[in-house]
Amino acid sequence: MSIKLHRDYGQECTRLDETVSYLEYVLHESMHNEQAFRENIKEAYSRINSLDGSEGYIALLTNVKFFEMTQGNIRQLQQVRSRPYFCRIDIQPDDTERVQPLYIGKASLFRPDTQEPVIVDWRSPVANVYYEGRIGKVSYETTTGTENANLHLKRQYTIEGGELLDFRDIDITTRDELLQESLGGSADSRLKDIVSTIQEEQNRVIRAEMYRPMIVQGAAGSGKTTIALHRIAYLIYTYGDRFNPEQFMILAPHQLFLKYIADVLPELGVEAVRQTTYLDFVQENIGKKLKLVDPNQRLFRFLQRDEEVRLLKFVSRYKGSQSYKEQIDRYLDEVTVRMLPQTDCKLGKRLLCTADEVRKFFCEDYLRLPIYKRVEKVGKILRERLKVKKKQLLKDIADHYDERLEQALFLQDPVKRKAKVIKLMDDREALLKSVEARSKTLVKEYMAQFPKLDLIGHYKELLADDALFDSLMSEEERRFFQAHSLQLLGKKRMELEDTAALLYLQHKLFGLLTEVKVRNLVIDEAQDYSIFQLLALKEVLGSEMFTILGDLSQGIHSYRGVESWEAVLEAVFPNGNCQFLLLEQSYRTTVEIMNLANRVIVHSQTPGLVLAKPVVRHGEEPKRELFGEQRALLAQVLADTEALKGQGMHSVAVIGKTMDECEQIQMWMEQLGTKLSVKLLDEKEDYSAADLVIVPSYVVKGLEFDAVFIVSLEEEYTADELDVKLLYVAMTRPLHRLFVYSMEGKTELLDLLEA
Ligand SMILES: Nc1ncnc2c1ncn2[C@@H]1O[C@H](COP(=O)(O)OP(=O)(O)OP(=O)(O)O)[C@@H](O)[C@H]1O
Repeated sequence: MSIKLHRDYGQECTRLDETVSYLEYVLHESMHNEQAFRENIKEAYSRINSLDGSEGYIALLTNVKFFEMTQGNIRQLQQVRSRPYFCRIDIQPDDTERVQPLYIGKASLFRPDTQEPVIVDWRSPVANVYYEGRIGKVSYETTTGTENANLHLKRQYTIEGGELLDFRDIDITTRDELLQESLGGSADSRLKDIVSTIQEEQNRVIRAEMYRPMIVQGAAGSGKTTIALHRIAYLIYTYGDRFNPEQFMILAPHQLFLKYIADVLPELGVEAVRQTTYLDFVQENIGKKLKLVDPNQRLFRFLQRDEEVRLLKFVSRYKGSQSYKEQIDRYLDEVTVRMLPQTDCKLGKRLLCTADEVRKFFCEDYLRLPIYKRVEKVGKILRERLKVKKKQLLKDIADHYDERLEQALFLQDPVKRKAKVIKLMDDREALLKSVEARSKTLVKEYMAQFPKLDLIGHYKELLADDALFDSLMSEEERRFFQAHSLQLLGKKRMELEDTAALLYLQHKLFGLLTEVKVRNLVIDEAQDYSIFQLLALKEVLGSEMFTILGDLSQGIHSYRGVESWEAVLEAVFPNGNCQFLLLEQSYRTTVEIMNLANRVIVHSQTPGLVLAKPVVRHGEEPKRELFGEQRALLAQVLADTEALKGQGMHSVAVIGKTMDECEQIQMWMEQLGTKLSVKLLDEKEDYSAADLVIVPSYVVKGLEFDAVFIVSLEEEYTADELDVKLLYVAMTRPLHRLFVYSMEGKTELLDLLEA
């Protein structure tokens, strides 16, 4: 039935028209106000210049604040003007007869005259009913308690360019057409928001209580990244009176990924939230003293099975462990003890501070400060005390000599008297001078007994301390661990595995280099984090407000990352208040592609593996083909890509196992010639500008494309654990089409699927 025949069509069109024109009116007014605030700022600025001091300054600040707020409102209204809302709920609170239709969108809009909501923000408490409520009795939480109501209608709209194209009523039995429509669309080079189709299990993650930490194990394509961003938007909206956006941070694996997600938060009306990588966060806070060993090169070294690889893997795992943190704590205790002086600090015979008092400063009063900040504190206290003591001492000396001079004046013999007076005056002068001179060096000399090393010096000292590690590993392992780590430091290099220790040491010894305001942390792709990385973050942020999202099946760095979520719960959140949620439903890809990917991942050793369940969306079977010549394989990829582009597939990727393989693919494409723009991606790139991207398997996690070619020229995916995971990650990237093109003889893992 055409929607135009629906009995509510006319009414819905009128409501939309009214909303759009009211929105345009508010937008127009806001622009007018923006201009007025701009003028006021200019005016206030000139008043500051004309020396009308504080009044002008206050006016300037107030106007800047209003100007920024208005700009924010304008941006939000502009974003929603073509699609002001996406659904409606008709709700009747238990204590009234009135059924109120509420239109839910990505911004909120009120009529101040009638106090009627024109658009209700998707993050507001009542909007929860849209995501979770069934027609009939519902309840939702507000700041004042639980509200009970009757839900009469849930209606979804398709609106484009301010025009109503379609609407449908939904309840539990209706298939969610809007979701199907949204999933059937094409992948952009940027992640998008999903406010209109957030699913119930996802909504629970987004709206989970802020103060409790949360771990989410989510299958590939279950929406973890998307949810992470929506959760931040929700928290900022809900707790905006207590927290500002600078107190939120999202950690993602690399720059390419950050560019991929960059637009979502602004689209959701959220700005100023820090989006960074763990490495950048660490380097910003310890300085860029050391160069990073490329973790991806290491990854492929680990495919070999020699004794060195066993030891390297051991080192990686150990450096991410809680045990390593505990040994560092022991080392820090030793450093503290070494700092404690054995002698008192005295100016002459006068005591400035006893050794015991310094011990108390160190081990009690200023215990919460980093060790070197405690040293600074002691220095400051001594300097302050010295000032007072010196003044007193100088006065006592002066008084003492004045008295003796007075007595000398009574001597009968003028010659003796003169000699005595001169001697006393000289003595006084000399003593005063020596007190002055001693005061200049006293604190400096006393403080010199505190050992001083820089961060790297301490790290080297720690690593060289056999006694710390003796009982925890075999002698062979300890020797390798120490030699390997110290050798790297000697070349001014570190591994990613060292960053937790360095961040932690910096925090405990010196304090971080920047003031970290972040209290609320969202970590995406968290399966690649070690326990120690998480513990270090918890320590430096001084907060447990963590949302940790990851998928163990995609743990390609499992030699250094999370082994099991239970281990994280136990080590990082031992007080048992951390929530654990599972997202099994996968939204990205078709049933056919997901089924094939699931047949791959069952060959992994992932603990407690939970297979992804695809939403019911069918597509073509993944295409497998073997080739005798590399040239023919890539000619086929190019021909298929052109055909796919013709079918409206915007983003197409060729995934090679390693960077070498990708470079070879690129070389062949250049030789073959194509009118498509082709781009080879590494972790720092941005892929928005190319028709076809070539990307290594270990970089591709988190991203998605309309169609994906998994190509094996020289590098095959074997049945090894790492390869299983790399292939699984690659296979779960496409939305619609998957092609697996291999050279003959390069199909070990895929052959297993046939068996
Ligand atoms: N509720 C939803 N409505 C519409 N689209 C959704 C929904 N949930 C997820 N998606 C889509 O599914 C795709 C996968 O989402 P996302 O990348 O956030 O998943 P992920 O769990 O982080 O995946 P992976 O671990 O495989 O990288 C995206 O295109 C996202 O827009």
